Formats: sequence, structure tokens, C-alpha cells
Amino acid sequence: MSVSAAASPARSGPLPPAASLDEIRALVRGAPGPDTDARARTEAREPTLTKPAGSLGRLEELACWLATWQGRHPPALDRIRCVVFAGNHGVATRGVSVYPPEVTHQMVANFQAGGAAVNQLCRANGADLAVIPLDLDRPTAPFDEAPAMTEAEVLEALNAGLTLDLSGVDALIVGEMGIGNTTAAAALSQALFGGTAVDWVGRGTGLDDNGLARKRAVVSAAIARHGDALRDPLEALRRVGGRELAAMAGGALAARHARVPVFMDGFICSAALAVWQAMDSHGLDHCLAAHVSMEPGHQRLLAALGKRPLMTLDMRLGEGSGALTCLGLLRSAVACHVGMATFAEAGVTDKDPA
Ligand SMILES: O=C(O)c1ccc[n+]([C@@H]2O[C@H](COP(=O)([O-])O)[C@@H](O)[C@H]2O)c1
Ligand SMILES: Cc1cc2nc[nH]c2cc1C
Repeated sequence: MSVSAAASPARSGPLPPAASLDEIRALVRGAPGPDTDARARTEAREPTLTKPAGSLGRLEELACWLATWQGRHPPALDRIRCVVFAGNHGVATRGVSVYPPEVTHQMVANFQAGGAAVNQLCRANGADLAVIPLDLDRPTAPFDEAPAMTEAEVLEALNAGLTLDLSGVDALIVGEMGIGNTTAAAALSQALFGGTAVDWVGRGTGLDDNGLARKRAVVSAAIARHGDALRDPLEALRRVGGRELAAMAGGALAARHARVPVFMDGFICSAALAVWQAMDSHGLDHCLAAHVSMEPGHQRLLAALGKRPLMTLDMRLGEGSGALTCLGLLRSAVACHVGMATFAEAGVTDKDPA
């Protein structure tokens, strides 16, 4: 009874690395928009399926959104790629995390050995995993004192995501690991959306009240230190972001160009990708908020981005874990849209047209 499959559009290979931040800006300006034909075909099929109109709630919207941003009808979620980027942060020396920076390296080894949450969640939810450590022996500069990265460094990190090969991939999850990176996410969120450190800074991996006060002071000092330079979103990413944040942003931009929807994970992932929406109000239209994390800044950030999370699971792990956990829901949306019989096929009487 399933809808007949339309030929998938040919996927081009990976994008070449950008040679400058201006080339990144040009990729944002030239990003493809929604596929209105695929959207129209999904919207036309949905009311013919054997259920009361609207009764599958958000699953109906999800099927339509997936088709729109995959650029094909019917949508598919057979091949999900999760890429976890890891980076180290100079700001981690400021007492802003309860874990020491060497945990980043140690967790990368754990990912590679298959022992982390992300490994189990990829297996349980049918996603493949790539782990990309980014210069772990070269932490970024402490950004309350100096820009976290040089232009060459942020470009290299952006390119780690931009050059991902997404051929044949139906959706992308970008995850991260980096001790200290909730401080970077808070500073970047404040740079992009305003407010105060109290609005954006949370306890991360578990700070006590003194630690929280210290972390707020570090973020406030960074915002004051960089001042008006933070008005340019890419410059904000360079000054108060981190390598794994830049790489996740690069991955989401590559996905837009490859017509691959992105399922956003927690606070750090959302802050990194927010750079594209700060540059272009439609820059994250191909990205969906899978869950809202316990880090309080995440709720505020999703509100600023106009995104309603699919689930609230009280998670605050990172690694792409929240997005991976939502895959069953997304696959449910596709399965119903693709596999259900229509009223005509099943001989079920439809409601009277109003
Ligand atoms: O995804 C989230 O919302 C999230 C919230 C709190 C912590 N984390 C993870 O914890 C690490 C950062 O925490 P912290 O306290 O060192 O800044 C980093 O590796 C993240 O993946 C992740
Ligand atoms: C152990 C550990 C695992 C993580 N995974 C993502 N962030 C993390 C932070 C810590 C501390």
C-alpha cells in the first residue's frame, strides 16, 4: 500500500574546503531553499490517508518537513549519520567545569572503543557514527582574555564539518564532546541574542553555586572584552566559540547544501548552529530541535530560534544523545506517511467534504 518511491535526486560529493570566512558567508547566502514540489506532494497525500484529518499531530508536520528539506517525496530515514566532534577549551582552566580537560581526550577513546552513551544510542536507533577529534592537544585560547581562535583556526574547524561526505545520507546529527563547552555555548548565545550571563549560563556537568557564579563572571568578562566585535556572528564564533562548535556549524551548512535535514541535539549544538540563523533568518530552516536539554540556556535559545523541541527528556549529556533518542519518533512519521493506505485503497469511507 506504500506510496511509490520517487527517484532520489543525485547527491553531489562533499563540498571543497572554504578558503576564507567570506567563502563561508557566500555559502550561507547561496544555500538552497525549501523544495516546494516535495512539500506539495506530501501535503496532497497526507489527507488521503486512513485516519481522521490531523490525528497524527506533529508526525504529519514532520513527514512534510522531512520531504521539504530532503527535496524528495516520499521522505526516507534509512541512513542516519551521527558525527561527534571533540574540542578542548582554554576557558576550561577558569574553574567553569567540574571535570578536568583531559576527560575530552579520554571520552574520545571511549567513543572509539564503543563504550559511551553515543555508541549505544547509535546502535539502538540505527545510526552510523563518526568521531572527529579536533586538535585536542591545542586548546583554544581562554576567551575572557583573547579570541578563542585565529581566523585560520576557526576556518579549519568550520571546514572539518563543511567537507563531510553526506552522499546517500538521509539525515545528519552533529554531536560534541568538550570539557568547558557549555561556557562557550553560553557566551556565543549571549553574543548572538543579547541578555545577560544569568540568562545563558547553567551548571553544565554539575557546578555548585560558587562554580556557577565563577562561570557567569567569565562569560560577562568575555562579552565585555570582545564588545562590538561580537555583532558579526562568524566573528562571535571565532572569539567565544570553540573548534567543535565551528565544526558542527560547518556540518549543518554542508547538510543544507546536500539537502540533508539536521536533527539538533542540546545546548552546545544549538548555540553553534544558531550562527547561521543570526546571519540569515532562514539559515536553520532545515534543522529541527530534537529535544530540550536541562541546561537552562537551551530553552531560551530554542525560543529565540523559534524552534519547538520534539521531546523533553531531562537529558544534558551532549554527544548527539538527545537527537539519537528521538529517531524512533521521526521514523514513525515517515512510516505512517509512506506506508498507510489511502481511503480509496482501503475502501474506507472518508468524511463528507465540508
Ligand atoms: O547537550 C547539552 O545540552 C549539554 C549540557 C551540559 C553538558 N553537556 C556536555 O558536557 C560537557 C560540557 O560541560 P561543561 O560543564 O564542561 O561545560 C560537554 O562535553 C557536553 O557534551 C551537554
Ligand atoms: C564523562 C563525560 C562524558 C561526556 N559526554 C559528553 N560530555 C561529557 C562530559 C563528561 C564529564
